[in-house]
Amino acid sequence: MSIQWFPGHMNSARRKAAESMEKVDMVIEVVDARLPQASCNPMIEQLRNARQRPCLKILNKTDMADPVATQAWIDYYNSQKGVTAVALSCKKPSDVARVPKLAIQVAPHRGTALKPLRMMIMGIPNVGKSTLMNALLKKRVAAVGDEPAVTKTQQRLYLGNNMVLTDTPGMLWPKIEHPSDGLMLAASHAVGSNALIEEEVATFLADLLLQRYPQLLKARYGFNTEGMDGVAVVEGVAAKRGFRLKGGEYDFEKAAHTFLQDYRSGALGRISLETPQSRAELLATYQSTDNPDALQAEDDEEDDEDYDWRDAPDHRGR
Ligand SMILES: Nc1nc2c(ncn2[C@@H]2O[C@H](COP(=O)(O)OP(=O)(O)OP(=O)(O)O)[C@@H](O)[C@H]2O)c(=O)[nH]1
Repeated sequence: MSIQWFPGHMNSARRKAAESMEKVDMVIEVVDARLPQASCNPMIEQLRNARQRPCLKILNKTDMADPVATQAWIDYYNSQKGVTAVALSCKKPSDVARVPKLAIQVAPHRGTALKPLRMMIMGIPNVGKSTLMNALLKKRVAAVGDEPAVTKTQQRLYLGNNMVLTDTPGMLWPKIEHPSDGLMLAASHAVGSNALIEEEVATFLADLLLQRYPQLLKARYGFNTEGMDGVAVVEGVAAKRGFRLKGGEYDFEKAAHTFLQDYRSGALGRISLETPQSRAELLATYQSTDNPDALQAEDDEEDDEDYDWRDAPDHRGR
């Protein structure tokens, strides 16, 4: 199953962002520290590069990410031209207080009364743009919520110290190139989901955690993960929580939802879904034409019926 996820209002968001890019000096790109590259919108980089705008890349929600992986990502991004990367938790005022100084370092020729520093906050839905904006302005100007695409319009706000900020709605891009990116984004709640998808996403997440963080699964649910696969982990959650259907079999749907909630809330611990190394390995898999797995993934993508996120009944009833 491939993921179609480009709602109509994203087209107008892209157009507005392209227009605004002309009038700003730099971009503050917010990504999710747990999946920095999967949560990077390639369209933002294209728009930024077309206008040669430097970028302060904020790896947000660092409080929920694996610190070792986060440091590797910071080093990775800081080696890129025009990019300054920092890991923050936008929920922590002392972290956000660092942002204006960092922004001036990125565009040192601006920030005077005559030439105010014009910044644009960009990022995919639910990465914490509004949280950052509210914290920078020390008041609530943008709606915050753990739901993708809460912000629908652009806002321009004066930050003081000759700084102006434009907030943009979360922007997705038309096609996710790698299926695993779609699953990581769904796991972290950058896109909405329904029960059917949640089961697939939870199984994917469980497989990934088995490989990278089996000790955290054991600590949370108390079972030995040896010999388990992703399905067995979700079933294990159902068994532990007593989630059973009328006939007595495991309620996989409910367990999948609980498992994802545990990950999203941080209850499972500090987890990064990717590292620069795992990303390089993923790209190598897709680039290698002799790799039967990569070819199989492409075939699956072509054969499978598209699943349209816009039709997804939200499990939270919204
Ligand atoms: N743990 C943690 N949660 C955060 C952090 N920053 C934001 N959040 C949470 O992430 C969720 C999304 O935050 P928003 O600020 O609404 O995200 P957004 O990018 O503006 O979302 P859209 O409006 O959909 O584009 C909310 O539940 C926030 O409380 C952080 O640093 N750490």
